[in-house]
Amino acid sequence: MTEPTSARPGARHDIESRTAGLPAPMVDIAPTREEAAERASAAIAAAIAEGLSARGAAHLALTGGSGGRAIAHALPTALAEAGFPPQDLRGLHIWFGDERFVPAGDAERNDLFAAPLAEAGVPEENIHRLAGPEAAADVRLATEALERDLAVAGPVGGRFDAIHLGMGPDGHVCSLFPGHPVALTTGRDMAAVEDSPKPPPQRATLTFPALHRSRLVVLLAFGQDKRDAARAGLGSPDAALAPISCARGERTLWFLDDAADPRDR
Ligand SMILES: O=C1O[C@H](COP(=O)(O)O)[C@@H](O)[C@H](O)[C@H]1O
Repeated sequence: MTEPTSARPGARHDIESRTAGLPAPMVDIAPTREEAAERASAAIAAAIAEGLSARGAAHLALTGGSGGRAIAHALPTALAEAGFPPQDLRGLHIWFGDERFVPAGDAERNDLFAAPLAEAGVPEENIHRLAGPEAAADVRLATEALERDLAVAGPVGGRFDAIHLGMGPDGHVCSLFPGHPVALTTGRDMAAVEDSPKPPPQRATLTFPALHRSRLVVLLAFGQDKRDAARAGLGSPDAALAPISCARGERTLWFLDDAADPRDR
């Protein structure tokens, strides 16, 4: 059993300086949320195509919330438009940037958003799900099991082809919440959250080191209530106050609708 997570001294500085060494997000503002989701899906589909052709497999992490729902609808179309017949999607692996520790099939689970990809041809065994309370004794053990799966079946070198992110109005990404010690986890790619400020309280999340290694990070966010968080996300990296500001990969693309545009007007 691992000890409760508390931030290692210097972890915040390490996360922030690593972030500062990565390119800043490129921001694309679309007139509508549907258009933003289509553009984000096209970028994810291109990253999957690159992974499949260059490495024979592609690893995508999905998100939950409004962005996760929008991508679930738009991505199968983007993959079809990119010319993938269903058999080509046998090399696509689906992970989750965060997941809620609730029973399989619960409406709160983020993995429900993988269903359209399974229908499009991704094999069920390639969908890497967090065990729920009906199958794992607690969220820590469930997270550790999924972390082992990630180490064995995940991308080489821990480099996802694409991680799709949403963003809360408080600036959280995955289940990395402002002011929460789990957000400052280093030295591992996943961490358990036992007291999330947003329900449900128990979750598993990717960590900043996993995000930083990703070949592509794609953020999709909509609505006026995301505008302040978007502004903070484009400021100096601050892992404690604005986790979104440290959510960068080798390349980071933001797709916002007009209402979430943080620029002064
Ligand atoms: O709790 C979560 O929230 C964020 C953002 O959700 P939204 O509904 O405000 O768009 C989401 O990205 C994350 O995966 C989820 O678990």
